[in-house]
Amino acid sequence: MTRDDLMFRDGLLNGHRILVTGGGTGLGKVMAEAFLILGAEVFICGRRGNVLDETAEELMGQHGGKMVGLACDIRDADAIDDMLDRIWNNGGALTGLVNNAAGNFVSRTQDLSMRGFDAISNIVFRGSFAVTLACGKRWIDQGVSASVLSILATWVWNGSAFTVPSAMSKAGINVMSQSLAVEWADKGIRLNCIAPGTFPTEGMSARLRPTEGGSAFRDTTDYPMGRVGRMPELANLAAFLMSPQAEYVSGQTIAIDGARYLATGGNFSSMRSWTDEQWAEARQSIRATTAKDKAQRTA
Ligand SMILES: CCCCCCCCCCC/C=C/C(=O)SCCNC(=O)CCNC(=O)[C@H](O)C(C)(C)COP(=O)(O)OP(=O)(O)OC[C@H]1O[C@@H](n2cnc3c(N)ncnc32)[C@H](O)[C@@H]1OP(=O)(O)O
Ligand SMILES: NC(=O)C1=CN([C@@H]2O[C@H](COP(=O)(O)OP(=O)(O)OC[C@H]3O[C@@H](n4cnc5c(N)ncnc54)[C@H](OP(=O)(O)O)[C@@H]3O)[C@@H](O)[C@H]2O)C=CC1
Repeated sequence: MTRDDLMFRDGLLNGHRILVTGGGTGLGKVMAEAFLILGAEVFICGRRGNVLDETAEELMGQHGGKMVGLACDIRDADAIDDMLDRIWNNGGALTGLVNNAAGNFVSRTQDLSMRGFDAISNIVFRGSFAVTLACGKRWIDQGVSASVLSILATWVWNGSAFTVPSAMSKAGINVMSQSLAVEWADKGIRLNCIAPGTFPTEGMSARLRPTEGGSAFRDTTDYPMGRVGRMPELANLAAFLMSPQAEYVSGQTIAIDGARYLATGGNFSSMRSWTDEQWAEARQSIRATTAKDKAQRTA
């Protein structure tokens, strides 16, 4: 991304300190980059320390500023507290949190074990709540105003066959955001959400279109705008919602999907025609991706 991709003035986020969970890759990386360009001090967390370090180095090399990678598994409440202690003790309070980290894979629901359900819900539902709660307690104790942005999916409105644990978890975070927007409004804490449509990333394609490799999302005939999302489009919306100029916006979930979910449902219902063999192949491919990523985890 370049400076020209962003619609905002220089220094929009000067003085802000923002944590992006899952900020080492994909959408999290692009939002972290936008916040850095706009002057924020940015913290990114994930379980693969090497991925975080590479991202922070790459983006500071391109844009200057300060980005810090912190290895942390958001399924672990103690690890979250340790991470927040490190942030708070080195420069003060966060002023923003982006709940972006997620796990997901396509599966027929009858093929899931409870461990499979937990693998996703413990990241998306429990993990996002845990980080929000840990930050919220500190902000309220210290009288700090802050903004929380959660990255959902359009299926919070219409569900999604074959990604049921993700759909349930994202819907839960949607309701968390609406609820806390009211409960914490007088504390100066805002909560909003973005529901992106398709923004192709390695992490998503490998788990949601596992058998198509690089060709996933090349066919955009059923996309109303004839294309998928562009990363800077998401980054601009995130920067707007995180900026102090959006102070009166709270409790909202904004779709950015080129009107696709209104046209097609924006989910995986077309996989109803998959055969047992296709599901077996998908599962094998997803497991291989997870194994490769697991080998790099340091948290
Ligand atoms: C048709 C066109 C439609 C286009 C629509 C486009 C719209 C796009 C909208 C997208 C919205 C959301 C996207 C995303 O969230 S993308 C994010 C993807 N990124 C990641 O997932 C990164 C992190 N992922 C992971 O950490 C792992 O993938 C995982 C989530 C699996 C967690 O890893 P963990 O190490 O905890 O998991 P284990 O390997 O130990 O497994 C735990 C149990 O889960 C079971 N499992 C694993 N894979 C499968 C599978 N494919 N099917 C069924 N079950 C699975 C595994 O067997 C374990 O259970 P058991 O011990 O009981 O066997
Ligand atoms: N790409 C798309 O089209 C869409 C994406 N989304 C949402 O956007 C967000 C980003 O997805 P995307 O960029 O595509 O996928 P990625 O796989 O690139 O991003 C997921 C990130 O979350 C991190 N993460 C996963 N589990 C944990 C954990 N337990 N603790 C800390 N970090 C964790 C991963 O790092 P690590 O494995 O190192 O921990 C990774 O950096 C997700 O919330 C996703 O649901 C929503 C709609 C569409």
